[in-house]
Amino acid sequence: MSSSIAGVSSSTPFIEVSCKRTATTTASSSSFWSLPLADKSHFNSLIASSSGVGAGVGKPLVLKKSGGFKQSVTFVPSAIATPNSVLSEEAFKGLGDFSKNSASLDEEEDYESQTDSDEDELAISKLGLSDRLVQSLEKRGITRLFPIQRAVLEPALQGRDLIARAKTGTGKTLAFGIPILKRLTEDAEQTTSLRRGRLPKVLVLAPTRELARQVEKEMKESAPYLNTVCVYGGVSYNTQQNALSRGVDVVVGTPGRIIDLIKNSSLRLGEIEYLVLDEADQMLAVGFEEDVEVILENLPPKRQSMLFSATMPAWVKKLSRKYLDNPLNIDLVGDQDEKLAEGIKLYAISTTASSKRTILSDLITVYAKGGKTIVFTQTKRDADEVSLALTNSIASEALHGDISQHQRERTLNGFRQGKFTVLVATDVASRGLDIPNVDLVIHYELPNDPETFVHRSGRTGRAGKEGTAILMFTGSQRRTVRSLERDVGCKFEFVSPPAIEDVLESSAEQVVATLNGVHPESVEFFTPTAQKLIDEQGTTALAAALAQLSGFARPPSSRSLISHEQGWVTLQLIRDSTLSRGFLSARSVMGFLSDVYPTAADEIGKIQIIADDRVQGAVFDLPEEIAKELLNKQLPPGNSITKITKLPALQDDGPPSDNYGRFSNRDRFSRGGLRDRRGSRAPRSWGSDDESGFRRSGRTFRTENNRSRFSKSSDDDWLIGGGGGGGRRSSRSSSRDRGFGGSCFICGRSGHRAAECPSKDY
Ligand SMILES: Nc1ncnc2c1ncn2[C@@H]1O[C@H](COP(=O)(O)OP(=O)(O)OP(=O)(O)O)[C@@H](O)[C@H]1O
Repeated sequence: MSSSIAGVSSSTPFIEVSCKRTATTTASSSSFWSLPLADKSHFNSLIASSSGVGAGVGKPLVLKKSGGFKQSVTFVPSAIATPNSVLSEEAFKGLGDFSKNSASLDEEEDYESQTDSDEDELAISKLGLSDRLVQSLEKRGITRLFPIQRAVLEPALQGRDLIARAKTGTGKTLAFGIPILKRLTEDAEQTTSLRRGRLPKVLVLAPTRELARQVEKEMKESAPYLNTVCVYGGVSYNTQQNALSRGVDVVVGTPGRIIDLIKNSSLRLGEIEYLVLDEADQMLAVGFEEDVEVILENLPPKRQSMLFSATMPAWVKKLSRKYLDNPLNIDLVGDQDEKLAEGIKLYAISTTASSKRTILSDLITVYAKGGKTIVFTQTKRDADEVSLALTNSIASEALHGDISQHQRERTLNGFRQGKFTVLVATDVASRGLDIPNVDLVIHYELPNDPETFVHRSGRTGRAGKEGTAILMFTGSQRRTVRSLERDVGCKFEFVSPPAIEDVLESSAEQVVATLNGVHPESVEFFTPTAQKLIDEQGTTALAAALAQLSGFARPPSSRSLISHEQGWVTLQLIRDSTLSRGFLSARSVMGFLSDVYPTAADEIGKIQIIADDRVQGAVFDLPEEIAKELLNKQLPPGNSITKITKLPALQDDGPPSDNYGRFSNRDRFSRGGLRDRRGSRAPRSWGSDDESGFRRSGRTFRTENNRSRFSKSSDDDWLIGGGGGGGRRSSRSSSRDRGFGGSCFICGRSGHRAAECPSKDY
């Protein structure tokens, strides 16, 4: 299994280079990485090019630089370092950024040779890959290795078994793809023609159909001259069987269908040389552990195995002990606190069930700015309803397990091609899906666990790009949000729902952006009318056109800043603390309003107290008309009431909970305005919150094709591959039978879902 990269033989030992940098103008940083040590001259030239002093194996090399910049490098041959090295991502950040830091210190020249060698390390064209492999990779824009690819390349080429881990969107597929394709390409070049009926040399197992298809696509596009076949459930066997019988190099598939094909002898694994287990932990989560083991038992013992897994549950550890040979661990996440890929900006926003729908479309308008968005829901039904509700204003499609395989593929293709911009999906789409340029991910409901949060969020900010993820939570879930921050090592920026002015501005910008797409010939048709309008009305005509196109032909109704409900207005009461006794409470606000304008006290919505204890103040919601009346009332001296457009910091609200999405039915409340559960009118305590509820933990058994599947994911199984075709639906308890505690997405009222909404046809 040995192979080589340019100038480096497969038996090349590695040196681990630990580098500590300090500079007067930059913060200290340290990192280490492995470099191939082709021979002594390689080593010497490395030292020489660093133009430093005092180098030697195992000894620190201190590089003195002008301008107070100092660098110390320690060389350790890997043979005397740890046998199962764990590589740090820091190392690879260093490779790319090192020269930039140096440049900022005016030391470009000193570091030129260092930078050149870094570039060589990562340049695809310098790896000794065959020309056609380099060309097809370059055609796809892949010219330099990503860190995980750099880390995996050499040990993989040396034939080592390995277990690897890296953040979302960092290029794990090509981390195993490049070394495998390099070997296969070399083998193919040594034979005159690829034999018909040849057996596969590579088997890649993926937990979901979509992931399998994606991995196959990546492999196929990177080496189109090889034969790659994808096998998964939900579609006919014939095409897959025919493709296998023609002769194949790489098989990518989901375990269920692979087992079926092995059983009917369409797939023979006797010549497999490389096994890849992608998203191994997810195999467990979707109930494929038994199938995976059956497949591994069927493989030739002499093979190279690579396992990619975000987490290492006991089963994955057992698997690697049993089926991998002295694997090398490559962990680019390690103990880093931050588990999310860099470049993902995180926001959290407090909502209520009844205001979620409005807030969602506003968030998409303001934060995605016309780009692609994925909204994650907990249930298939919610995915349908949210998508249906959004369609009124934004082109959107749902993606979940009750949708046929062909439709799912059409939906994903349409989304990839930008035919619609919002995909509303259940959690199964959270793993592995690589859709280019997703600008925004919205967690419409809290994820079931921190891993799901990382994977959902990782659909944006891929391949080094930037992205935004927004978590919507209710007041009672605030503590869970804090736990999430700890578990994932991230920090949310807590934001208020977008102000209506921001929504209008973003809508107008998006409309303006679409104007460039209008065909010039169409423009010609409308020019005389436009000219006439401008002559008669000036800019008003254009503004009216923008308002119409933005969907705001009618002025937007006012919205509460607290609950974001339409038709409500948020007012602020400030009391001069020198003229009053004690602190403001919800009760005292009610009492005050009863004196000033009793109707306002009767109709008041939420009340919240301002957090700043130097201010005696509260904010509260009133229906628009009543708010207008109240603003005209005479107030006792020392008190002021104003309409606000931005919420001040408020005292923490709501009973805290520490549950992720699957438990959130515990904190379900029904919406009641001023009415309590018995229907009587009562002063509403601030912070009580609506909750859509309607979740499930979804632990279900299903039996199919004589195989049992155990799923503990949410109520979805659509992406789970398998041999059972369309018959994979489980006998799980149906969510439809349960009551609905949230509010309708069409009319906003509680007690029924959008599907049963009396106003749905309007
Ligand atoms: N060296 C590279 N240069 C440029 N783009 C790359 C490179 N390697 C991978 N990519 C692209 O980066 C994107 C993310 O890669 P990939 O899907 O393999 O990530 P991943 O780490 O498997 O993510 P996830 O954990 O979410 O499954 C893909 O579109 C891929 O084509």
